[in-house]
Amino acid sequence: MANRTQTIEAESQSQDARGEVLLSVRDLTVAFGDKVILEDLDLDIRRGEILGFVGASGAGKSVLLRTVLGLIRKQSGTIELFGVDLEQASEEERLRIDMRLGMLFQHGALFSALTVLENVQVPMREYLDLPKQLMDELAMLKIELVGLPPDAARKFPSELSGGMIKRAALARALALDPDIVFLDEPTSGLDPIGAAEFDELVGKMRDTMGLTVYMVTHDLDSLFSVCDRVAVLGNKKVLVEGTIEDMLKSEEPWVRSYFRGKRARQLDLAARA
Ligand SMILES: Nc1ncnc2c1ncn2[C@@H]1O[C@H](COP(=O)(O)OP(=O)(O)OP(=O)(O)O)[C@@H](O)[C@H]1O
Repeated sequence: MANRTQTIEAESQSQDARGEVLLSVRDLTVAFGDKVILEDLDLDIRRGEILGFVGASGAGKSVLLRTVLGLIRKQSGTIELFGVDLEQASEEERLRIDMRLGMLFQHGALFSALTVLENVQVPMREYLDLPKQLMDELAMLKIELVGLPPDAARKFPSELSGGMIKRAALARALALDPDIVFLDEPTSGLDPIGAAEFDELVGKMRDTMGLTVYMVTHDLDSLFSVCDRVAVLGNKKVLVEGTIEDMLKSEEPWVRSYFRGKRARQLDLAARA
């Protein structure tokens, strides 16, 4: 009976945890000179969800991502990560927050002069002071976690396929066991099978590790197969957000043509089959 009660409590706690807002953006405005890119933008990400972020080319998806990561200065508004307003955070708080974020940049962006193992260890060297053997063991665990064979650890990026580079970059993003990973077009450049396998891997990490994922993507397959929620950027703000079903019902013109074009209809039919 005690076990049953504990299970119920654990379940309800995990449901609460799943609803917790990890990233909250309010009234965000970003401009370069007099060119306003984002204006009064609001966005939330909750623990354990995969949020797909889409929008026309040049709409500002990368600018938003880089602003959230503190790489671009905002004009106004607030960005809270794990309940801490980044503007108010002390240096120490900021460091602790940074350690809870993982990032996979567009095109993988591994260091070409470093092996996969050394690439995965870059965040560990930056933030932690660990003995070499422990770092090697931890990096090997991450390499295994993303489905790379152990011998990939000693290889250089130039010796890997596109899909393996993405996995290695994901292993590096996961090096410090982050709460949120930010993926910028993770499946671009992959063939459909490689892209589907990558999506499956990310979905598995959400399900097994409770990973929260912010994924900028143009890939309709990813949006249909793995994203729990979709946010659409347009007119300098989040135009529409919701499930893929909500996107399919939306009458907003860009959303309509993106999600109800011929390719999207085929994917929708396949998903329902
Ligand atoms: N450092 C910068 N200085 C000036 N303008 C910039 C800078 N970075 C981005 N921009 C401008 O901001 C706008 C949004 O760019 P961004 O790269 O965020 O678009 P995006 O939605 O990610 O596009 P894509 O889907 O093509 O990657 C563009 O007009 C771009 O020229």
